[in-house]
Amino acid sequence: MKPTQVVLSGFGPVGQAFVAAVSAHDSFLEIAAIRGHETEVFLAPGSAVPERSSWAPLRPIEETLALTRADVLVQALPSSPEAHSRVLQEAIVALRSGADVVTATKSHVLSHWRDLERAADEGGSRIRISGATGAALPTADTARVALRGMGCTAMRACPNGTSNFVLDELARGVELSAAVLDAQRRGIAEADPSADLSGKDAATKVRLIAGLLWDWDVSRIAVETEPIDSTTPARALAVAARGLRLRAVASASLDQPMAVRVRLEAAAPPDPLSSITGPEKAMVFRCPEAGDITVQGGRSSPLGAALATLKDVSNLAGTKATGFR
Ligand SMILES: NC(=O)C1=CN([C@@H]2O[C@H](COP(=O)(O)OP(=O)(O)OC[C@H]3O[C@@H](n4cnc5c(N)ncnc54)[C@H](OP(=O)(O)O)[C@@H]3O)[C@@H](O)[C@H]2O)C=CC1
Ligand SMILES: N[C@@H](CC=O)C(=O)O
Repeated sequence: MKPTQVVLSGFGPVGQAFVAAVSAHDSFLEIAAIRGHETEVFLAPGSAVPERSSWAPLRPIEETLALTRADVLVQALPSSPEAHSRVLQEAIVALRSGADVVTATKSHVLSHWRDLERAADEGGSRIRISGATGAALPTADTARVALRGMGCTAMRACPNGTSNFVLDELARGVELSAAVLDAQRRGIAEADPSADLSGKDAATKVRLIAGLLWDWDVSRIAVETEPIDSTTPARALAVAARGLRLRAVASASLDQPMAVRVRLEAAAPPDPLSSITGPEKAMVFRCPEAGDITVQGGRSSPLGAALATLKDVSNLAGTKATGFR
């Protein structure tokens, strides 16, 4: 069988970790081209990534996909407004042309959920978003595959590693700015941590999971968030003094369709959200008939996102897809 040809768009920490993970774990994939902000490079099978100075100017995505005969476009571009139109356009073109899209970038999936779905229908292609929905925490696969037919009616989650880490640090008496800097230093928080702290990133992940689970139009979901701000340190200490943990809990329920809320809550055992520590994450799916199902753990980091992305690409490629695999 011919190796799966991958075009990687975005060569920051996640893109670079993806390239390293492919060479360490999966000889069945070939990264045929890498696209940066304004330049790109084509790679011969098995060759190392050349110096940036030797990369050529970026071609239109149609040409890069055609020249490489790409099976999959992997997106690891910024989730920022500046990159948004490129991220969206590249995904739509790839999907319409029949290439699958695996994305760690969140912005276009949030803004154009149904348009991406239509483009995939037109091209007979697929979209996978594990890297965008909690990195190494396998929430997307759980929602898309494992919970099918389980009658899940609601979810509660702490899917943002930064807020979990920062709230634990505040509960130990660390200052807010120091806790955020530490989260950035560890690669958990984004360079601009505002979405991590405002609750927006947690809401984003729950919106995407609600789209997979209940077919909600992700782009139209209403969001209400409570931020971690200067009033939070005193609250984290007071909650800790009662033996509880302050958590930024994102939730959605079929009882309140098309709405996602993020609230700071004091979590107590046996709530699984009370036992996660540091940058760990968790999502609890309420399944009245099957019993609640919790996924927990998984690192928020460029490597975690890269491994989740590689997992999606490998599953699409159907490597070793015989017998029980
Ligand atoms: N870091 C993490 O733990 C996680 C990150 N993510 C998501 O993964 C994605 C990639 O993140 P990360 O690896 O940190 O990389 P960045 O978001 O920093 O993106 C870097 C890449 O994007 C290119 N780039 C920068 N600005 C623009 C622009 N305005 N338009 C087009 N391209 C641009 C850069 O080009 P050049 O190479 O030429 O400089 C580089 O290749 C993000 O969307 C992030 O939200 C998801 C889960 C976890
Ligand atoms: N900053 C995010 C990482 C990517 O989604 C987090 O803290 O979980």
